Amino acid sequence: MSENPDLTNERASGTFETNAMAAVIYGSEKFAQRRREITEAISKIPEFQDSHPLVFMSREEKISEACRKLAVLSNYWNSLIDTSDEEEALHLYREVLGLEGHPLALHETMFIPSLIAQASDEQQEKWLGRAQRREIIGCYAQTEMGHGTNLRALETTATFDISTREFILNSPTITSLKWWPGALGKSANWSIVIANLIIKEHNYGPHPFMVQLRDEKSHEPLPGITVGDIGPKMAFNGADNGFLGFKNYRIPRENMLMRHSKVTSDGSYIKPPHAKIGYSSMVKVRSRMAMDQGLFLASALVIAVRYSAVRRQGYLEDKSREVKVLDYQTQQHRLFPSIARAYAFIFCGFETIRLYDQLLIDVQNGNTSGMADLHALTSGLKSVVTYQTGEGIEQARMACGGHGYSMASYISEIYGVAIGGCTYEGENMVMLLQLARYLVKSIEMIQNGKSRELGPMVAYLAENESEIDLNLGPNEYLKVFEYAARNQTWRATEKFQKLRNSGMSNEEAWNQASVELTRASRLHTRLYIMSTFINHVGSIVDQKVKGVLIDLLNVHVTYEVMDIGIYVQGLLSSNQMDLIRNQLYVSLETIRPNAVSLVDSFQISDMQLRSVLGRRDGNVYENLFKWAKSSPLNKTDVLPSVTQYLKPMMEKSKL
Ligand SMILES: CCCCC/C=C\C/C=C\C/C=C\C/C=C\C/C=C\CCCCC(=O)SCCNC(=O)CCNC(=O)[C@H](O)C(C)(C)COP(=O)(O)OP(=O)(O)OC[C@H]1O[C@@H](n2cnc3c(N)ncnc32)[C@H](O)[C@@H]1OP(=O)(O)O
Ligand SMILES: Cc1cc2nc3c(=O)[nH]c(=O)nc-3n(C[C@H](O)[C@H](O)[C@H](O)COP(=O)(O)OP(=O)(O)OC[C@H]3O[C@@H](n4cnc5c(N)ncnc54)[C@H](O)[C@@H]3O)c2cc1C
Repeated sequence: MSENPDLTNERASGTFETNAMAAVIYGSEKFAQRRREITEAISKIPEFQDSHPLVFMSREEKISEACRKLAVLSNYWNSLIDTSDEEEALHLYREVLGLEGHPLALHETMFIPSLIAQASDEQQEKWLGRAQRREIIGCYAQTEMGHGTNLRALETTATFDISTREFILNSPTITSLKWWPGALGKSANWSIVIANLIIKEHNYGPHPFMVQLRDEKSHEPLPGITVGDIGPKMAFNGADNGFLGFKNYRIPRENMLMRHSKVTSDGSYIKPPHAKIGYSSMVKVRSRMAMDQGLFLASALVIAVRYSAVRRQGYLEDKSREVKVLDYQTQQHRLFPSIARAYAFIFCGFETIRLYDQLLIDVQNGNTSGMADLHALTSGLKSVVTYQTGEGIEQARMACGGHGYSMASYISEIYGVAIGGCTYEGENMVMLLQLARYLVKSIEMIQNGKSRELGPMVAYLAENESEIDLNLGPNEYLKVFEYAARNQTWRATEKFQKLRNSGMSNEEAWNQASVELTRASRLHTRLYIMSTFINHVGSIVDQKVKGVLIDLLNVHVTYEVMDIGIYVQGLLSSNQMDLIRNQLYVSLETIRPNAVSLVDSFQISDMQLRSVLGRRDGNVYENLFKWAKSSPLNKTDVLPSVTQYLKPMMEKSKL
């Protein structure tokens, strides 16, 4: 069937090449091209297609379908991608497995990265190759039923037995059961387990251990191990998140990951170069989350924008034909700022991935000085992008009206997966408060006359801007944001200090200032996102692409400043706010002809999108009917439930 003419016209009105934009989104022409080649190659392999729509499958069927595809994937892995390239691998996974989770997700995202960052050279020699060849499947078991956030309260113990040179793992209480780890339930046969290291009755706190869970031949749990699936979740139902308990389960001393902390055979403990070095796998995932969440948001927007260009409802001036709902200002206001955010998140993602890779090298060379900065940055970024992505996806769903609520749109699945990110890798409020610690310390440095020692990301806290030139360009908007973040950070810090100075304990003062502190963290992070977006656009060479991205940047800066209006009341007059509001409306109109091309540029395939509404060809209605007809409920005209219950009820009522 040919393309819906409404989408053809939209594509014709675009002022730039989508391939050129994809090269900017994905960091290089080479990688954008590789993505297309991988997608093309996969589309020719019938075994990679869903056996039937995932949304009609039970959880067991979803997991089985994911495993089937993983097995097929293992036959093609080396021929489809450069296996040393993480981004190619992730693209392949996204295309084939989609976003509902699968039994190798944690193996790739945390198990292997933990071995790389935490295992000694000898340990890597022993396990890394096996893991990379997928001879073993691993997971990352840290969270327990009773504690996820407060790692220092984890209860699982690894007690060193000097006589046998082994660690004895135990789960002393019901709340100490590991709870949540992806792939633990049924698939993984090994795990990185985070347990309290105990030597001669001294608790050295949580450390990582490499633990075999299941027999490599029979896949049965090993004696001393209780393991299983935790049941269905809001999303991620293609993954078997699990529980795990230990009863006097022994592992050799060499199974504690000893790149940084060490236990010698006589039971001596050697400290790591930085107390939080064991948290690096979490920082790794957090540093990827801006990119991953940007792509979740992008997926929902591809669906909503394409659908809005084929959905016609109501009239504007021309009463002879209903308008595309994308022409309504309210629809544009709902969707276009999110397009800008998706671009901004992806640009930030590239930056934090690069920073993590650099930090990994530095730490391997003994330099841990960058850890605090990256921890603070990724803690804030993870929290802001997951929250705003959730908001943006939900708006995209509503923008699709009734059909958005159907699983045919697939938006609810994207939403469920994306907002998991508000919780995993550190609950958002908790992570905002981690960044707040860093911001408060920065203010204290200024108060102590050490402004010159501030890092570049917080130097603005020491500046003093009270007037803004309203010939507003992106850099002036940045100044407005700096003003808001600086004011809020000072206010929150001063509140905390005042409470503390009044005699309150440090902890209680912190608690009572914490809402204000999280607000400071959000503003600081949004400032970082905006400045990364501005810098990125500044570096683009292709003039057509740059022009459109400047238009998109204008949507971003005006929308963001309107959104934080309450924090800039002391800086901007109501006239100035009106001016900005009008600039936002103008920028929505400016971006309108490029809306479809901007979302097409994400180059997310139909196979990955799984959305009837978001199809590239725009043939929504005929496929919606086809999709509904494929519902298992439509296999027969009369359901047994009707014959068994409703018919007798109706007959009885007739009497
Ligand atoms: C084939 C190739 C494929 C390749 C694929 C590779 C990679 C892909 C990667 C990612 C893909 C991403 C997404 C994919 C999509 C879906 C994935 C599906 C599921 C996701 C899995 C989720 C897994 C998990 O959730 S694992 C569990 C995570 N748990 C947490 O995050 C717990 C949160 N809690 C904490 O982190 C800590 O408890 C804490 C809140 C930080 C507090 O710690 P504590 O020790 O109590 O410290 P305290 O608050 O007292 O602070 C003291 C001091 O330390 C500083 N600090 C803390 N942490 C760090 C750190 N990490 N680094 C540096 N410094 C740190 C803190 O700031 C304090 O400093 P100061 O005293 O103020 O100066
Ligand atoms: C989809 C998914 C996949 C996961 N995968 C894994 C995995 O593979 N491996 C693994 O180990 N874990 C995994 N987890 C667990 C996850 O990391 C934790 O659930 C997460 O870190 C939050 O911890 P919690 O559940 O203890 O939340 P809680 O800390 O109990 O949060 C409850 C509430 O308390 C608040 N709160 C807690 N502490 C503070 C504080 N100090 N200050 C202010 N407020 C506070 C929080 O903000 C929140 O509102 C996964 C979770 C999900 C949802």
